[in-house]
Amino acid sequence: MTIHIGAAPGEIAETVLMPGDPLRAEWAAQTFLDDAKCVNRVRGMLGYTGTWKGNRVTIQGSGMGMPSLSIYANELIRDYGARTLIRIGSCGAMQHSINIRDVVIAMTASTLSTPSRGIFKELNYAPCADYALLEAAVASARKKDSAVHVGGIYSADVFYDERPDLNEQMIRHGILGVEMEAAELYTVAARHGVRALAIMTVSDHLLTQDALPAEDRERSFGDMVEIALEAAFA
Ligand SMILES: O=P(O)(O)O[C@H]1O[C@H](CO)[C@@H](O)[C@H]1O
Ligand SMILES: O=c1cc[nH]c(=O)[nH]1
Repeated sequence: MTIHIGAAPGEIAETVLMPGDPLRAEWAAQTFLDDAKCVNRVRGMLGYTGTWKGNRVTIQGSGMGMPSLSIYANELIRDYGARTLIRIGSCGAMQHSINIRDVVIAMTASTLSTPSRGIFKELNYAPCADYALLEAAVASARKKDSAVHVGGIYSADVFYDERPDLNEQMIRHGILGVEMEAAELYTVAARHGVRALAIMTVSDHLLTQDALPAEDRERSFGDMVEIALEAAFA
């Protein structure tokens, strides 16, 4: 047990999928894993461990925002020995070429700051994906019906944005979408020498204002989960 994860030693797999939403963790575990067992309920941040095609997998909610994700990523890696962490999230699209329900795979994640910012001081560290995971995820995504986009994303600290000028600069510089966790996931994973990737399904569009309801964000992002599982065990 850790402060935030109630799983016993050995109950967390080396491969962990991390949605922000704990109910998406429950849905994905029940839909894609065999013999899924709930291994964490602390703070309602549900985590499940089961198998996918014979491979052990944990699906653990990260909560919203980088401070929350950072707690779970640190404890999963340092206390439970997780070696591959794949975010299965939602994001807002920032380009007209991207549509609702498309899949975005983050090669890099730009930020204003992350919980790791203090380490780097004046340095602007560039959080990036594990290349082998990225390559495997792209290969998997190309075989599916969902359109896939690969490139830079923006990991924001706020959902309700009081600085629209920042979004304008992100859009102008080709950033595909905005979410709130990937940059810290990539940074913590790099620090501990483990693999990380962030895959997001587009839930809303900053340019058209289209948006999916909460239930769809919880339960309808199956292609993304399959892409994550196939990439983890490629
Ligand atoms: O759907 P999840 O994975 O939580 O991801 C996105 O949704 C939340 C905001 O609504 C943030 O966590 C953001 O990153
Ligand atoms: O963080 C997020 C997630 C989805 N859509 C947004 O605009 N921001």
